Amino acid sequence: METPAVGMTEIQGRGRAMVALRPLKGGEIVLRDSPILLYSALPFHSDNHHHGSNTYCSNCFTTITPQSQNVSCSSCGCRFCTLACQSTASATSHTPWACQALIRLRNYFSGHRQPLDLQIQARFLVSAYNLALISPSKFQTLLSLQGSVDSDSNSDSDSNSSANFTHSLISSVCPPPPLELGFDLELTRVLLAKDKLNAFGLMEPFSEQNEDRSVRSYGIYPVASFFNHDCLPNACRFDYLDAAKTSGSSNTEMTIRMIHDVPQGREICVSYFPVNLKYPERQKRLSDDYGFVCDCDRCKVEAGWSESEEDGVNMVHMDNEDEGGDGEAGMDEEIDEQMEGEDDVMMKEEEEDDCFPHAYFFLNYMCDRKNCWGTLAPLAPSANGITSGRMECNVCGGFKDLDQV
Ligand SMILES: C[S@@+](CC[C@H](N)C(=O)[O-])C[C@H]1O[C@@H](n2cnc3c(N)ncnc32)[C@H](O)[C@@H]1O
Repeated sequence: METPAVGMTEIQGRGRAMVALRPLKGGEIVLRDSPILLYSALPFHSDNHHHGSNTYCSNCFTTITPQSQNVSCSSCGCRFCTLACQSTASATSHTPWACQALIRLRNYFSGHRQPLDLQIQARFLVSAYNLALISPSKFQTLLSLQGSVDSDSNSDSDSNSSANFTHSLISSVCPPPPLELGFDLELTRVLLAKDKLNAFGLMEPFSEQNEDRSVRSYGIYPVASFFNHDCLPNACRFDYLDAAKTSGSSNTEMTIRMIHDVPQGREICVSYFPVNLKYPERQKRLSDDYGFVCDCDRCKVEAGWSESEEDGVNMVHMDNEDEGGDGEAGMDEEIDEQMEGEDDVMMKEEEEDDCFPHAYFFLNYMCDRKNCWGTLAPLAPSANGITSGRMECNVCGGFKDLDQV
């Protein structure tokens, strides 16, 4: 049997991490993971918020099209893509308690306007407490993910006050039935901390016209949650919520795919947000949302940059766009060898040219379609290791041949 591609380990200062258990090829799928819970990112009431006009299945979050079956819950009106999805939901994500909770929260929020993040927190808590009802073992998995509450610290008072608000709302409007682990403010705070560090945003369908694509749902993926962040990642995630459903595969499965080759033992990291963000914004998001200071190779280089240098690096990408992505393919082989080489080789390159890792990454792995900012990864190699030379974007879903990049 083939050695698994990745395994979990502990790395000092980074917690649990995923590392390559053997040399990995660009395009290799190193993980397929199914969510333990999914919840809608849409507000209970829709004015004042930018969201597309799409409707999504309340169970699997695929887009409901005019051709979809017209299936909705007779109590709350939630829509489903098929009768089969509704039937799955009634035993899992849409139990009678979850259905009643959503009705009561919708009534509450239509009379009391509250910010979107509080509405989404309430949706998450309904999903999480519903998970405790239907699958105590998956609920334990949720509790085993990173994220805790520091009871001595007052520094995160915003999180505390929103947890107090959503907990008392659920307690008064839709308390869950008795749970093995109980239902109290401490547990709510812990759950919200897990959600903050581990939820993946699953985006609305891509459109070049839409600069501000919103999240359609959030998902907790138990194994994908062990990937740490790097601002120049060597892997990226793909989701296919709108893919046609086939037997044996689920549209809610997430895959993590290698962007380029890496040697055995190397940590595999994804980026927690689009890679085009500038250094100050990346640092702020990582510190505010994930509680750490990033000192990856890219951040080390960019820490000393002036604003014009930051703008310059974005120009590398714009230049590529102007050229229609042509003309740089000759760099690939030479640089691939460098990327696979030892870290000290990389360091020498960086000393010679601070722009090296960025220029390389932006030219080869960033999608240049308008308003996309997705990451390109090669398609998975065939069983005998042959690569097709095609790259797929994890945001717009577009394809490019390597010699176009
Ligand atoms: C989704 S979890 C990743 C897995 C996590 N390390 C664990 O032990 O479960 C996100 C958390 O991992 C840690 N982390 C992720 N990337 C990191 C990095 N580049 N440096 C340090 N810590 C990181 C942070 O604590 C962050 O809040």
